[in-house]
Amino acid sequence: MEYKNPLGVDIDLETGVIPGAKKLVRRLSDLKGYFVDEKAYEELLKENPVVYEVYAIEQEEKDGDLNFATTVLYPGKVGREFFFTKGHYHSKADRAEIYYGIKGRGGMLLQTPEGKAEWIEMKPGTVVYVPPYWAHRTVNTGDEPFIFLAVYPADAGHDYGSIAEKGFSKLVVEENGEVKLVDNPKWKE
Ligand SMILES: O=P(O)(O)OC[C@H]1O[C@H](O)[C@H](O)[C@@H](O)[C@@H]1O
Ligand SMILES: [Fe+2]
Repeated sequence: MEYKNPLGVDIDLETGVIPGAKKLVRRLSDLKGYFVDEKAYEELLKENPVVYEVYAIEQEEKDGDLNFATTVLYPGKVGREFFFTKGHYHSKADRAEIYYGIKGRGGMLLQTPEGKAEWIEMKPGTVVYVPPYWAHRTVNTGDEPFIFLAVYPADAGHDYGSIAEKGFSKLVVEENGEVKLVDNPKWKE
């Protein structure tokens, strides 16, 4: 039997950086079609800001093993919509996931394939359990980077397809200085 070596790493709780992790950067241009206000999107695209960064320690895609990653989701809005991660189902749809809030304010938007949505607020210390089959997207509703850790099965995979196409059934927007969930006009079952 070949055993893997255990690993301990210290997350920088101020920046979210995991030393030795693979870094992924998503700019606004990587999120084409994701925000409802296309005019506001095109306008902000001139600056093409970084929307989020992911620092991931990933294993081979085998069942039983675990990946983990931090995400640094920057503050900002496209029109009334707060910056968010793309959001995905798992390719192996029955795989669950755990998120843990480290810094900043935000929340997670989850939904079933039928479009039943749930919103869970997140702050430092919040643990969110993502059950099997639920799509999940994180949203920064604050004015500083929203940083969190996620732990997920190594064989879960990312299925972006249907979210990329029609999004979530709800949008997370700012209305009169408050965070509101409203119906997504682009959502069709
Ligand atoms: O993949 P996205 O929906 O863009 O979310 C960004 C990332 O968020 C977390 O870090 C998850 O653990 C990653 O699996 C995911 O890739
Ligand atoms: Fe996931």
